[in-house]
Amino acid sequence: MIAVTITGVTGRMGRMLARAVAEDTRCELVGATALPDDPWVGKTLREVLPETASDVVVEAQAVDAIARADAVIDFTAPSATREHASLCAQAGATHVIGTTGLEEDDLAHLTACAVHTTIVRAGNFSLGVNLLTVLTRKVAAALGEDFDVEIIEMHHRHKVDAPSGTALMLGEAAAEGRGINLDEMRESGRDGITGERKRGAIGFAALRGGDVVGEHQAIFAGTGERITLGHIASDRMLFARGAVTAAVWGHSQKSGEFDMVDVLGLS
Ligand SMILES: NC(=O)C1=CN([C@@H]2O[C@H](COP(=O)(O)OP(=O)(O)OC[C@H]3O[C@@H](n4cnc5c(N)ncnc54)[C@H](OP(=O)(O)O)[C@@H]3O)[C@@H](O)[C@H]2O)C=CC1
Ligand SMILES: O=C(O)C1=N[C@H](C(=O)O)C[C@H](O)C1
Repeated sequence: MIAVTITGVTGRMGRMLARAVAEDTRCELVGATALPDDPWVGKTLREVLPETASDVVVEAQAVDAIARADAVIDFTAPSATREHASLCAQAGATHVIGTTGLEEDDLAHLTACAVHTTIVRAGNFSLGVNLLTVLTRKVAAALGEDFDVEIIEMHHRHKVDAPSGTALMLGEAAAEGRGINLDEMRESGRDGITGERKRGAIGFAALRGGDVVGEHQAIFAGTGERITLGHIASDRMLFARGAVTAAVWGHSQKSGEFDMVDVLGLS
């Protein structure tokens, strides 16, 4: 059984993760963190999330909560994830990262931390989306530039980053399939007189509204025909259970950076 700490336990995903760890016999919850001014700090999880039946006390000191963990599951925000990565590297704890919106320098920091510990990072921890990335890579490789690739995503009104981590995973998969660099061919947020579409571009469109958990499509638009690969998530527990599986898997690996395709053995 592995000891797990959840950072950002008060968040939409943090609450799901507390439930997912509590219901999984492969792990034991040993820590849960929140920001210092959060009303949950100092309370037991049992008080705020009765279904967890956990006497873990929510704390503001991530350093302590991470020091007693074999694995840390972190769905927070980029600046917090950077700090948690340093603490996981110091403690030798496996770091499972679901946080999206990470920039180049954040990713470089994670790579440096992964010299000391195991990092499993994914923009989406569901089986369906990770399978979709494998399919997207294959379809992009088979079709070539005569088919325009557009990635569409829709999420709830509270989401703060765009394109979503999943959309970027799909875009990367399409770019890999074509043997091109996504950063050089990416087109996001078209508006106004944009000019004609650049041949070979990979486009992104982000919709926000309501309580949508997460919907993605990879569209291959050719002349006279169009292929659409898609995924709809309707329950956040999907991501939470996937992240718990990643923590258990990551704990048995050597240091380095991995993703959910590695965990699921889909590569
Ligand atoms: N990879 C995947 O499968 C999935 C990834 N995500 C990603 O996970 C992230 C979180 O999403 P979601 O749960 O919806 O967002 P929320 O805003 O609901 O949750 C984030 C939580 O982290 C807390 N937090 C921020 N900084 C710290 C810190 N330093 N220490 C402790 N807690 C902190 C926030 O506190 P406060 O509210 O007080 O600021 C908040 O409670 C996003 O990046 C999202 O895109 C989401 C779903 C699936
Ligand atoms: O913020 C969310 O909610 C989600 N974020 C992830 C992303 O950015 O792709 C995964 C999921 O779609 C939900």
